[in-house]
Amino acid sequence: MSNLAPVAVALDAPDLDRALAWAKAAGPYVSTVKVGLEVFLRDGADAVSGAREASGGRDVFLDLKLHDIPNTVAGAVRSVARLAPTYLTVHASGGTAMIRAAADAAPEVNIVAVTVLTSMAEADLVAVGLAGPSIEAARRLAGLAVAAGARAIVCSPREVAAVRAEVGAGIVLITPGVRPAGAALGDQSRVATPEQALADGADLLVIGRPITGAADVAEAARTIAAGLAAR
Ligand SMILES: O=c1ccn([C@@H]2O[C@H](COP(=O)(O)O)[C@@H](O)[C@H]2O)c(=O)[nH]1
Repeated sequence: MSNLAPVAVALDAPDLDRALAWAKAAGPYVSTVKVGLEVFLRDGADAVSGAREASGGRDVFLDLKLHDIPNTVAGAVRSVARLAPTYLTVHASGGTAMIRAAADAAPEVNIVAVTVLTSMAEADLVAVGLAGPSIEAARRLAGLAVAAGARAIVCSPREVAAVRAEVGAGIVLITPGVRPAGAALGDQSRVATPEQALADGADLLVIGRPITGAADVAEAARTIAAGLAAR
């Protein structure tokens, strides 16, 4: 059995060398490395292959949050499927046909539907006209996404128990917005600690700046992993 923590370290770095150094430092402790928009839009396929190699062969989570008409999203999924990510994100609010198109375009890739961004507070949902509260919106979008073929869901750790009740077992629940006690929130709003997120049913925790912003990235990853193992 793997002793790697169920953590995807978010490699949101200003250059590829930094992203790969973080992947190398955190790789011994985490199951997954996450390549997001900042790195992928600049470094493309090199970022995916480099993060995989530097981390010691960890799963790659390609967080592109695709959101377009179904035909365009299907094409985008086919374009990146050759990079063999374990997870690839789309926005659940793109709707049933878009998620279905993504899932059909590359059945070997786990399509992950992002429900309500963890940076959004309740007032932000009202402002964009998304019927809330966030916990209800996340439940609704998760149910729709799974029915359309998503195999995993991104939601706030505060909503993960409700989302689990909606989608049942067998769907991977991934929670960004994870902050060790006392860590800076930055732009995140709906957060919980790593331990609480797992206790509430998360399968994979996305953690970026609390690890990559540390003076010693390896030590930060090791400390979080040890805290989770000790639960
Ligand atoms: O709702 C979402 C969806 C994705 N993210 C991504 O997760 C990481 C979080 O990084 P931190 O530094 O730990 O805040 C980042 O790459 C986001 O793009 C999210 O935060 N919320």
